[in-house]
This record gives sequence, structure tokens and C-alpha cells, in this order.
Amino acid sequence: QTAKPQVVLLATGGTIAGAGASAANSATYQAAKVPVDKLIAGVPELSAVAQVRGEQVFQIASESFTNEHLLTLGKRVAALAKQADVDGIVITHGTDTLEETAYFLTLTVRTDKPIVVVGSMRPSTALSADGTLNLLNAVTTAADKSSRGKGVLVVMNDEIHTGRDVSKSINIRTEAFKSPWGPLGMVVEGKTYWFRAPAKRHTTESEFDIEQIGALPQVDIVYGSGNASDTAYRAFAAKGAKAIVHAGTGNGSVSGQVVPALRELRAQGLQIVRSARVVGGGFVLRNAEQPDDQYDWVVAHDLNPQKARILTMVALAKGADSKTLQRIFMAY
Ligand SMILES: NC(=O)C[C@H](N)C(=O)O
Repeated sequence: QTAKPQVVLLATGGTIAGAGASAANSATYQAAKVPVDKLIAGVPELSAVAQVRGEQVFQIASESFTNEHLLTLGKRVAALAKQADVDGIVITHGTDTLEETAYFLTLTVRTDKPIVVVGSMRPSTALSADGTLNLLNAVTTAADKSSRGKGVLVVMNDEIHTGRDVSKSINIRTEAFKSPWGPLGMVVEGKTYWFRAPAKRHTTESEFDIEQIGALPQVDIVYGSGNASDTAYRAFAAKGAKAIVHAGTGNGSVSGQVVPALRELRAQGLQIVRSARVVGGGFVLRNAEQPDDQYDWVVAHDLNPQKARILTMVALAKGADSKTLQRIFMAY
């Protein structure tokens, strides 16, 4: 019998490690309670798929992830990926910011070994808890050679998504994770089925490298709406933001009351990134809605505001100017 693939499970907390007072509690519970060994022991089927060993990296709800958490996790993933005795890596994570971490790893970890991020929408103590099958599917995907070279993946609800595209689209159903351009594949009864491959630069093709990143600059998001004012943009700038991601209405549009402040902040050296707050995924084009060439602003194209924040931080950490930042936004 050939040896099983070796998969390391890095646990960071979230609802997949959550516990509620009763089996009827699907929404009221505490995240980040169950330790990694118990998570693994809770799914005996894992041992048929891979040799799984666990590490407790953090035990937090993902809404409390900071840039330091991203760096610590990324460096650990990169170190493990270099080891000959590691075939794949699974990261258990809260779902609230899972898409940000998955995209950060997509951009910065240079490996073609499978890296799979997984969470759950219900705590382990709930009826119809989704974490156990999600975890088995994630380990199955990480252990599978066919997952290599596809960038960082997110496995939820039997679907395999790219860490770049996927986003949490609802906070109550188990089919919460959607990609505007569709999933890459499915995992069904212990087998992966692929339908497409990512078109954007990632992992081994990336110009970014977690091992070269010591710190991430402050980049903040301001949400656009009717009756908008420039208060939040100016406040973030005063607190040291190096860039502001504008979560704009519609096509990343900017209120007439806000435009002068953004032009001023750009003149002071902050990068201004126009993204869209629209739910189905934005599609912001340069010089549509606003004269980006004239104002020297950048557009996030199809990246949502939270993913645009991640890419902006990573690019600025490498010293990108506005032209480079725009080039990067179209490539990743
Ligand atoms: N479903 C979840 O995991 C939500 C939780 N608040 C978290 O992100 O940690």
C-alpha cells in the first residue's frame, strides 16, 4: 500500500471551531472554541484520505484578523510548503474574512502545492453542521495532485473556488460562498472534479513573496452611499492611511461632495482606488464615471473592496506607484 499524502491542518478559529449552547443554535454560538486536535478527531474519515497533522496557529473569530495575523499565517504556510514531508495545506478559518486571507495567500505564497482554506457556516454543535464535510472535502482537495498549480483554493459546500474570486455572499445559509465568475470545480464523495482554471497571476507566478514582506501599510476602505461626506476619507488619511479603497456605488462612482477630498489626498501622496460596493461583483473601468487618468486614481476592476485592500497593501509594501498599482490590479 502506498503512503497517504501528508496534509498539515493550520487552525485559526472561526465557526468551524465554534460551539453553541444547544444543537438548535445554528446562529447563536461562540466562534473559535474547539482546538485543532478535536477538529481532526471529529472527522475519522480524514485518515482514509491523508495523513493529517494539526497546528493551532490562532484561535480567533476571523473578524478579528489583523495584518499581523495575515503575515504570521502566510509565513507559516510558506515554510511548510517548502518541506518535503508536506503535500498539501489546509487552513481552517472563520468565514467573515476568509476571502481576504485566501486572496492574501494567493498573492504572496510561492508554491504549487495545494493550499485550501475552509470554514463553516454552522458551529460543530449544531444540527446539520457543515464543518465536518467541508473539512473532509478540503483535505481531499489538498491531498489531490490535480489541485497543484491552481493557486489558493477555497472549499465550501462541495464547491472549489479560487481564493481570488470567492466571496461570502450571505451570512445564514451553507451555500454562502460565491465567485462572480463561477467555481473552479466540485468535490463529491471524495473526488475532485475540475471545470476551469484561474486566469490571473497567483502563487508561483506572483511577483510578491511573503518572505520579503516585513510589514503591511495601512489601507482603509470607505463605503459610498447617498448623502456621502468626506469625513471618513480625511480621518483615515490623518491616521496614516497610505491608500484608501473607495467602495463606490455602482461603477465605483464617487459623490460630487467627495471628489475634491480624494483629489487632495491623492496630491498628498495617498493612492485612491475605486472599487464597487455592488453585491454581485463589481466591474470598474478606468475613466468610466471618473477621469482616473486626470486624477491619477486607480480602479480595482472586478475586485471587491476588501480584496482591493489586500492587493493594495501587498503592492504598496513593494513600493508600487499609481501606474504599477493599476497594472497589478489588472493582472492579479
Ligand atoms: N461563520 C463564521 O466563521 C463567522 C465567524 N464570525 C468568523 O468569521 O469567525
